[in-house]
Amino acid sequence: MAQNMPEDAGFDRTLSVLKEGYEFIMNRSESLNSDVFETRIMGEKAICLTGSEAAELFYDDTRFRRRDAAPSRVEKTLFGKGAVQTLDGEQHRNRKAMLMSLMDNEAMEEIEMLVLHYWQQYFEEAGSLETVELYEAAKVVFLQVAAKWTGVPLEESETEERAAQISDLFESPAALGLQHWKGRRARSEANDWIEGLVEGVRTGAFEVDNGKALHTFSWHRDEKGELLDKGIVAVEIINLLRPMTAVSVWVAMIGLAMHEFPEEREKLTGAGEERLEWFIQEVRRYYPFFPFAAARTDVDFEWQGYHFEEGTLTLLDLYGTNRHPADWVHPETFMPERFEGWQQTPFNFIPQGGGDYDFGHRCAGEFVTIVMMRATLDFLVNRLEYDVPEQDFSFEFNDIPAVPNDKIKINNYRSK
Ligand code: HEM
Repeated sequence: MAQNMPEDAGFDRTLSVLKEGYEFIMNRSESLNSDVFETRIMGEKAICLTGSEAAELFYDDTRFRRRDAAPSRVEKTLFGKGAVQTLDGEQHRNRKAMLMSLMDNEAMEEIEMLVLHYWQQYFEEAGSLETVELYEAAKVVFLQVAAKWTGVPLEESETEERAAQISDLFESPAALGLQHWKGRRARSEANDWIEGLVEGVRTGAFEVDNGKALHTFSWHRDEKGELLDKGIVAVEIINLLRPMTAVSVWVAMIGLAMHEFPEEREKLTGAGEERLEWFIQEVRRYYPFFPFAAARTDVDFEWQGYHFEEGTLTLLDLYGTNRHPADWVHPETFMPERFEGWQQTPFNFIPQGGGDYDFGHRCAGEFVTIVMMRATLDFLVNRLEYDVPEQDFSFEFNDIPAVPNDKIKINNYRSK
């Protein structure tokens, strides 16, 4: 006999999710003293999971599927319709292989070089008396990196406007009202922009190098041997442009961490790659970004004595898993050195999802993210001097993605 699953009893919790944001699952898992519990969200029963053991269950694709799991507001802004995030089985494997084929060492070297190049250019062009918001600057710099790397042409004059449009996609999915509609409009405009390029590549009107994502995706054949619909190619190209631009959120958190933990900042000057990487890994663990991953149970099954019914919406807590006491010593302390000699499993550190890159839904761009963050930290610590004026460094836990209120202002900068 299955036991009763711990229950967050009461009314629908959609408003609590909006109010508590990143801490919604953690708060309840603590009060119910359980890594699994049942609740109601958006009018339906939902199971919430946290911790590495539960993450291992969540990424078992014989038990969970992605079809019908993402809320439609997220599909209409963040992911785009028909994106790899929503696929299962053979179709997912084929699409994911297309994305992962880009992620080799050569690509990481190119991205690192582009990040340094565009940061340098950004500060050369900004007048030295101007106050710069690191978050906003990073959006512009990273869209330029992403466009260059994927083969998408981007005129200097349109960079800011396109960066704002692409940012609307990741700033809007959890939003209500106007911000959500801005996201929907941005999605349709961005899709049109890229679809036009795909058409150009296919008719020969626009030439792009054959190693670039725009070329690879335009000519990719699906599991049935057919070219992808141009709308799907656009969605997947935007699946590169959008999250690469969104790494700006973590740049803001790098700025916040350097401000909040000056003793850790001190250790970075002149430090090698390894220490820079511990710092950015701790930023990815300590600060929130993507709150939960969503799936649906694909079969009836039992786990740890609890019954899971087919078709149930299931949320995995990414933020809470990175702070779970079973896996992390002093999880509330910012401690980059914890990453020295650290034992990673596919499930214990999942700011960008867990499991397998090729066969599961783990983020295709995790290495890209690490390279972009490390190169940016290197630039900020070793190549630029600047002052950090007084400002509001706080952020809200129900603002998704969370960014410090003043977006990390810096001024009086000069190169080292
Ligand atoms: C900005 C920091 C990033 C965060 C916080 C992030 C987070 C995530 C998360 C949580 C998932 C879903 C995991 C799941 O459903 O189980 C995901 C999937 C994905 N990410 Fe990222 N990501 C980031 C950067 C990137 C970058 C830079 C790229 C591309 C270069 C990228 C491309 C993708 C793709 C294509 C997927 C879908 C994978 C699939 O469904 O198989 N992400 N990401």
